[in-house]
Amino acid sequence: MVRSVKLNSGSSLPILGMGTVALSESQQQVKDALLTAIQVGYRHFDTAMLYGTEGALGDALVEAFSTGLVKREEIFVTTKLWITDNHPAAVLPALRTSLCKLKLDYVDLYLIHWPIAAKDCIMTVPTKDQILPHVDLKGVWAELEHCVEKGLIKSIGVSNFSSKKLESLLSYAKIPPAVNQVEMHPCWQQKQLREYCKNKGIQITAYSPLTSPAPEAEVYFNQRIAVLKDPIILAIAEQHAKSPAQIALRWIIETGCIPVPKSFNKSHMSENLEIFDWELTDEDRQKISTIPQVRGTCGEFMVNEATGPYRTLQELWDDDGDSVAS
Ligand SMILES: NC(=O)C1=CN([C@@H]2O[C@H](COP(=O)(O)OP(=O)(O)OC[C@H]3O[C@@H](n4cnc5c(N)ncnc54)[C@H](OP(=O)(O)O)[C@@H]3O)[C@@H](O)[C@H]2O)C=CC1
Ligand SMILES: O=C[C@H](O)[C@@H](O)[C@@H](O)[C@H](O)C(=O)O
Repeated sequence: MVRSVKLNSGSSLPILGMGTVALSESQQQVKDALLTAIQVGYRHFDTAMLYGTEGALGDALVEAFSTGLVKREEIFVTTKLWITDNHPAAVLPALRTSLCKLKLDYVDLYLIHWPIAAKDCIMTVPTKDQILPHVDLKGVWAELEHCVEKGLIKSIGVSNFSSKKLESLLSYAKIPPAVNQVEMHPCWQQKQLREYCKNKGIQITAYSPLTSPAPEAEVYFNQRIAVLKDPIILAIAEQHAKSPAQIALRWIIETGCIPVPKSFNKSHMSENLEIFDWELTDEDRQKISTIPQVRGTCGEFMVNEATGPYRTLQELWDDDGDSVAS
């Protein structure tokens, strides 16, 4: 059983989750894989309207509940408000659509996917002309708080937010964000943001924890970054007789962050779960701290040089991180 941490909302979040970005798998394959994930022990699932996997996750959950494999209260489901719905009036309808696909009465965690609003890019990243110059995060957050009061969401949070954007959110939030989901792995360690979130009681969940190695992921992830091929990670893996994926995931857990690796392959799923009964050494951690830092999700899709709201990558990320984006 994967241990959980208590969020500032009072909910318990298992410290390893399952990602659900499906780059080549059919809905049936996703459903079957997610059912297998529940069977091998996953209890925390990360989806989003953008991924098109809420329906398959819902189907897997219906089957898992009806066969008695797990109960609703044993499962933690995260989904995300896409940028086309990042307006106060669109929050409740978007949440209801996600709940309908998930076949759930409530989600455990609902995240603002990106700190931008856009039009016409329902299931894709935006083109420059689709990015709207303003985003009403204050109004959106108030709507999310109403959805918590209505019992439709247990915890609310954000994704791809810098410490500066979190600081602004905290200035008006009645319910503070429980989670900030960001890219995080040994090649992009997020030291500054981790420190900030720890001080504010915000849990970081780590996306693309294996640096998204599938070639099809090149549409959103810089394929020159490869934690599974990093010489320092490979050497540590050999010393511990573990896989490079296990070293990367173990390192994330030891920082207090929660990785959500995606795998629809049963042996990878099990391998990724076997990270709880051994530790890295101080020497391993020191070596990992020397790995060159490069962002994989650059965020260039979310920047509009002419209109904003972020005219540069620096305005999007506010200089959080350990190196320049590449
Ligand atoms: N909030 C946001 O903006 C974002 C959130 N996310 C979330 O984070 C999740 C994880 O990130 P993602 O980008 O999918 O990439 P990951 O870093 O999780 O990598 C997934 C890839 O790694 C492979 N893999 C998994 N386990 C192993 C292993 N033990 N050994 C070798 N290969 C392995 C998988 O293949 P296989 O299936 O064959 O095992 C898959 O191709 C997403 O699915 C999504 O839920 C991701 C990006 C952005
Ligand atoms: O930078 C843009 C990326 O494509 C982005 O839209 C995705 O990485 C998305 O956030 C996700 O959750 O998978």
